[in-house]
Amino acid sequence: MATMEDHVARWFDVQSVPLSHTFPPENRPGKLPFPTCSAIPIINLSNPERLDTIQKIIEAGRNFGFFQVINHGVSESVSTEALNVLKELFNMQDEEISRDAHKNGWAHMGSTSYAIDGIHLWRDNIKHLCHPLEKCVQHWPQMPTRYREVMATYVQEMRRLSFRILEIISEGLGLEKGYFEEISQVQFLSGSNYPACPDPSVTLGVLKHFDHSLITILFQGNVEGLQVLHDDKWIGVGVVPNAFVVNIGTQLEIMSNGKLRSAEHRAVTNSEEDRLSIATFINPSPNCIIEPAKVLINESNPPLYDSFLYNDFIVSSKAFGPLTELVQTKD
Ligand SMILES: O=C(O)CCC(=O)C(=O)O
Ligand SMILES: [Fe+2]
Repeated sequence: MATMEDHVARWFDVQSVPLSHTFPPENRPGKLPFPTCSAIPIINLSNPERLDTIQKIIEAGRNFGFFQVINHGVSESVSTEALNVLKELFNMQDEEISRDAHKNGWAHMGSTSYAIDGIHLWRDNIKHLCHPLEKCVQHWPQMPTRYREVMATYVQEMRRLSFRILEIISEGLGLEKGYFEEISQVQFLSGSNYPACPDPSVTLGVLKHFDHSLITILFQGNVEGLQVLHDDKWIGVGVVPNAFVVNIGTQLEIMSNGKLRSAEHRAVTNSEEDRLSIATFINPSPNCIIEPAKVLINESNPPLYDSFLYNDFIVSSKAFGPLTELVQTKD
């Protein structure tokens, strides 16, 4: 058991939000809490009516860019253990984490990385590649000792679930079986810890952004904080026990020729409790040409997007900023 003497102050052990974490008014989330939205669809993946599931997922992708899945076949212990081991990791000292990150080549962003003009996000974050697992796992955190084993199980389950959902989407769009699988050989993980914050109205856990993936699956435990921009309003994604939040990435929006939409989202903090989340992204391979699927294009449905090489987009748009090499091109 840790005693008071063991306690070393961390960047978030403060009574008020320091200027270094106070966003300018235009970036602040403003008055909280936000209404959580019961409109974001909750989809039962064990529904025996497959056509019904397909229709609901396509509709959710078109209207919100977000949905939640339940009865997905991933055992609750897999995701809660993953959150637990992430919590253990972030309970370690910053220097210990950074040393390991530096040695093994994963990214650790804590109170030292800027979100905008010298202002920090209210979070600690880890990022690493996940596929192919045998090549990646040796670069993952060494501590906590069970991190590799627990996360390996988690990311494999997420990969399986991602492709299950992508298969449903591909069927719904009328694409050939396996359309997405062969072009999306990149998977990476982003784990975040958003400590309880003395004033959530001036901070953000994550700035508003699109995911430049095909699909993202997020586990947010039982603490809310994710918000989605819908009809120009921020809405909170409510906690549904043992559910995963799924969102359509910009690359899937393009491949679907706009039949599915990617939505901007962000994470806010709260003053009561720490929030942890794990996002896993399925990305196109860097050498993949991104364009609307040919079968969706005809005279009455012209392509709404130009084609491009995924890697060119990532490099020119700085989609992953300084992490580009880590999350996209290293194997
Ligand atoms: O933690 C969250 O709720 C959101 C994280 C997120 O959007 C991301 O990592 O891309
Ligand atoms: Fe995101």
